[in-house]
Amino acid sequence: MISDDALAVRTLGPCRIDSPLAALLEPRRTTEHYVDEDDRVLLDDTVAMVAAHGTPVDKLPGFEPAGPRRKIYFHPSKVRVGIVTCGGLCPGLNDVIRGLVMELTLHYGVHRIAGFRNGYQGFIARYGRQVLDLTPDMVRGINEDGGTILGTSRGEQDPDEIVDCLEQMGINVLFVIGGDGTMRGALRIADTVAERGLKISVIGVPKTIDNDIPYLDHSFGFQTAFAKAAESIRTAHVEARSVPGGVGLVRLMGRHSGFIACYAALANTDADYVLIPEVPFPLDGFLNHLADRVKRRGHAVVVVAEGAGQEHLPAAPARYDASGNTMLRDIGLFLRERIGEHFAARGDEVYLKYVDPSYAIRSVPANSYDSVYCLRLAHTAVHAAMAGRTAMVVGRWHGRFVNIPIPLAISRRNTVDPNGDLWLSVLEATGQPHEWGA
Ligand SMILES: Nc1ncnc2c1ncn2[C@@H]1O[C@H](COP(=O)(O)OP(=O)(O)O)[C@@H](O)[C@H]1O
Ligand SMILES: O=P(O)(O)OC[C@H]1O[C@](O)(COP(=O)(O)O)[C@@H](O)[C@@H]1O
Ligand SMILES: [Mg+2]
Repeated sequence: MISDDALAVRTLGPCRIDSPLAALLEPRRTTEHYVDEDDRVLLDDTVAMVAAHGTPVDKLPGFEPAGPRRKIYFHPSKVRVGIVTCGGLCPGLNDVIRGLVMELTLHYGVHRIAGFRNGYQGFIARYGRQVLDLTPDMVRGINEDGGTILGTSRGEQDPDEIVDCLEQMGINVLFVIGGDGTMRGALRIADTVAERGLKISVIGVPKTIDNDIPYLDHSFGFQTAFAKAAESIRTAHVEARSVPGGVGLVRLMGRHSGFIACYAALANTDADYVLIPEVPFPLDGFLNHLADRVKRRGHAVVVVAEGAGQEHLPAAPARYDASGNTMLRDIGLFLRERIGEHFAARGDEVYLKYVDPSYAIRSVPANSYDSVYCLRLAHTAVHAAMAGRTAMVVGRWHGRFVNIPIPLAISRRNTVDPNGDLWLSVLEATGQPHEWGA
């Protein structure tokens, strides 16, 4: 059960300034397509889940709706904004930067926007990263390119040094675009700001191709990434079905969550097996099933997420990247080896085609759907910041834009539920067993 406290968004203080967007809001009070600022977006959306609370409707847990407020906290002409992108790349980073700059400038009249380079390193003097002045001219057309014009990095930086930099530059609002690690860092920045009694709003726009941040319908860039990954599955399928004993093996990103593998596999239903971290599989059971299938049908396609089946790899000391993320061993190469050996031991013919699109799925520009989503998240983030919200991320939950406290957004990881409907769809589309034989 999530408490009201956990859902409450922190604010810097009362909103006393008329918003330049106030006139747009009046007709929206009464339509079902807009959630008024005094309303809440319910956390739960089934009758059974709501009934389980056993509380009156107005006591049900809900998120603060996102969107412009009639009164805002910051005076636009006095505000100085910072923007930073951190962690691994993701389609749509440039769309978000562009959306933030355009909304701040054109709708709120904020003209001082600093782009910090290479993630949290951008705040630390010894790295010597130049700060960019972001203007509408600067961000024109950047959404047509993948990556981020600000650059990114992994590796922890001292929140005190970051806040020193924000203070020295007179930054009042910091937009942080990144994944779970980035949001942990953003929370430490917001906490340091509060300890020093400063009034700096820290607003996150959650980024992850892995779709592993909870309380979001899905993260931006995810759709572009899995669409790109689906092309690799199509490639593997065409190759595999063209030769006798063809096995297409596709390894996809997805460190702890198998969403990319599941959605890419469902996009064209060419996959016969989807292996994800959330659903363990016995190696021999899988290999036998695969060999039987290839014998029976002539070919097969296997999609494996990078975090799947790690327990089958030979034991080795754990390795971590600069941000402390576990560096996984390559399940794709391992399976390629083992499939070859297994078929050979059975005396079965096999032509294995290995496809690893790797970074190609995340370095591409956002597709149109993600571009729209990024733009709307950026608008939402600007509204929250101008209203003095802090230590929160923006997201879309059950189709509604909401403000989510960072502690909640990093409280757990979003994973594919082996008992949920997504995995059921994968089982239906692939025909792979839901329980493997020995
Ligand atoms: N627990 C943490 N506290 C503070 N900063 C963190 C923490 N975890 C990660 N970070 C910082 O956030 C940035 C991005 O984190 P990383 O895990 O690499 O990517 P992502 O944000 O995509 O998950 C890095 O600079 C990293 O050091
Ligand atoms: O090689 P890198 O840049 O460390 O990134 C690899 C990782 O980045 C991801 O694409 C996304 O991870 P983050 O969201 O933490 O950046 C993972 O699927 C993958 O394991
Ligand atoms: Mg991460």
